[in-house]
Amino acid sequence: KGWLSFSHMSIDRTLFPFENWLKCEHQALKMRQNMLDDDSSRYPQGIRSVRQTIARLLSITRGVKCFPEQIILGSGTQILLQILDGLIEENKVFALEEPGYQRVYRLLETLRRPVETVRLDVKGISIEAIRRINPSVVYVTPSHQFPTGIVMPISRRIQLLNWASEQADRYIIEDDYDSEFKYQTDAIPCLQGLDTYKRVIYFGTFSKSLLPGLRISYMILPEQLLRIARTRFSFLMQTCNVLTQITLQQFIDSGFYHKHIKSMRQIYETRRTRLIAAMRVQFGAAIKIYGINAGLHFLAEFDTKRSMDEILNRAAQEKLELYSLERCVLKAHYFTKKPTFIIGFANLANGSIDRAVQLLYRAIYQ
Ligand SMILES: Cc1ncc(COP(=O)(O)O)c(/C=N/[C@@H](CCC(=O)O)COc2ccccc2)c1O
Repeated sequence: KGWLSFSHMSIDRTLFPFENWLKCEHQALKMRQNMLDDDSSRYPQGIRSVRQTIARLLSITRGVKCFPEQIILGSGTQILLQILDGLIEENKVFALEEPGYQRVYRLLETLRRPVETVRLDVKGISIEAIRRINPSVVYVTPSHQFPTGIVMPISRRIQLLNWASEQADRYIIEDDYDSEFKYQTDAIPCLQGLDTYKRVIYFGTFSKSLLPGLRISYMILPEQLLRIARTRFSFLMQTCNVLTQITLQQFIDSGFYHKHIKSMRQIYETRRTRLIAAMRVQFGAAIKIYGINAGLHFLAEFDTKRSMDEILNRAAQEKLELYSLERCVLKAHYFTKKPTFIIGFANLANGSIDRAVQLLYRAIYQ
């Protein structure tokens, strides 16, 4: 039997409309193959019509307010973060949420960027802690805090924007990753759309909504940073390949994107509800679940004598892919009192939910 997966890093590829994607790729190749005879130096920020489509999509789905000129495409969030790092003076301190996204933390360290981590409270990143640390740039995931799942309420968003407005060199990096899938709570407008001081740098990606392998991500710069980018990085070439760009545009403009997100939302909502019910039945009072309002994963904390490592080893023996919260501990010695795991359900078909929960029970209690 194959592995079952609670991974938050994979999606159920069987649900992707490859037929429609292929149609769009075919169209793109037929109608716009002249675009392919260029090494992307002509559109360093990405093809203009593609950025127009993305700007329109984001204004409808996320309340983003931007011109296509402010968008820079990149093959992954990390390459875009490297470019952004090059726009900010080197002595400026960046602050990340703790627990948080270790791939960004480690990238910034490699870039010799001074990085601090900031604790969370029930509403997300702590403003009091930000003021104590006094960084210039704060990296937040307000839609569905990674990995705790906290949805930052509007009050905290306003506080954060006010903090940024107090000084000229302050910025907020809003990583709106995982924003497509909301349950129960209605979508809260993103920081970028609420920002009247041009302090928010918006990051987004198609890794979760479409396929991680496409490697199409984007960042939206406020004008003052865009000007610096255009001079300092005028030599850089676009890193997303042209065929993927024009296929994506076709996929969005023909309505397939909207249709896909709608159907994935229903499928993921069903899986999430069934998984949570199955876990409550299996684990009862021994389990504490949080961060279920959005995204494709939640956290589960267990009352058990068994150690985290012992559980992870047993899960691997049971062929159950499982990740612990420890992978998101950046700097602080963030001791979760009890073993806590990131429970992803995007790659867990309905039929295997009960078995996956059973294997998890064995790994923790048998
Ligand atoms: C906070 C955050 N922001 C952005 C991204 C996306 O990066 P991009 O693909 O380069 O644009 C990730 C991906 N995080 C990845 C790893 C998390 C981890 O290491 O624990 C998980 O990514 C996926 C999850 C499900 C389906 C597809 C992808 C991010 O965790």
